Amino acid sequence: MYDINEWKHVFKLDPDKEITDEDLEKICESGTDAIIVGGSDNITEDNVLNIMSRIRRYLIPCVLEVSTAESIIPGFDLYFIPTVLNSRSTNWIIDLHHEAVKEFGDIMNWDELLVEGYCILNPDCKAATLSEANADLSIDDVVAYARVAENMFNLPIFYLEYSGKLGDISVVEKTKKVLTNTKLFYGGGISSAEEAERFAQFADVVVIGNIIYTDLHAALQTVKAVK
Ligand SMILES: CC(C)=CCC/C(C)=C/CC/C(C)=C/CC/C(C)=C/CC/C(C)=C/CC/C(C)=C/CC/C(C)=C/COP(=O)(O)OP(=O)(O)O
Ligand SMILES: O=P(O)(O)OC[C@@H](O)CO
Ligand SMILES: [Mg+2]
Repeated sequence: MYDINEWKHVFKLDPDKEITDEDLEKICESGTDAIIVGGSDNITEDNVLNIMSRIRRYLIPCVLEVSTAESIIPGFDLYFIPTVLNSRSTNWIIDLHHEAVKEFGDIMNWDELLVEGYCILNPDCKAATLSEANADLSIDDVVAYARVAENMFNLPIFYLEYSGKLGDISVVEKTKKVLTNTKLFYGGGISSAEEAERFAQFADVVVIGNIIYTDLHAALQTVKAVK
């Protein structure tokens, strides 16, 4: 299923974290809609290639969420390109993208590429620090970013990112109300089936990350709670 419009649940695997073959098989055969490969620390060509080739044993759609231009490799079904809408620096909104397109422009298949409008709301997560995000936002600010993503930039994905911390469900609910075509991804701190179900009421797609590495059983339970 390579159409994100059909997705409800995805797992995000961090190339910098260890996962056994047995656990990876459970993740890939869990019934989730796709696997995103991504992280913010120590993402290299080697560790991306390693996890991609292991996921490739299964039929599941496999997406690279690009966090550094150096770790982009061929072989994924799709490439998600984050742009941090609430960054204080143009670097993470447009500059790195401009540089990467300058380098890869001639060999890019634009049909494989989807831009994610990130709004990072946990000020303490690595992605917030790295991308100099202004996470001190009101609900109205977040809703305005969502409207910019859909109505001005026509982005396929608006991503509410609370990485490492469970977010505010009312922000997700209000954000969903202003989006029609742009898909709302929610990620951050989901650690049980109940939480996954609650956030999936409003988010089009829930993203499950860290809990894979600390409580695989709970991570697997989130799939049937959402789908
Ligand atoms: C050869 C080939 C296959 C060519 C393909 C062409 C292609 C796909 C070209 C891409 C062109 C392009 C425009 C690239 C963009 C380049 C780039 C570096 C953009 C910047 C991305 C960005 C804004 C990164 C900032 C950090 C961020 C938002 C990362 C997203 C992932 C994320 C939030 C992970 C969570 O991190 P984690 O480590 O899990 O955090 P915790 O510790 O809190 O858990
Ligand atoms: O790791 P967690 O906190 O589940 O967050 C998932 C994802 O949004 C991280 O980019
Ligand atoms: Mg993580």
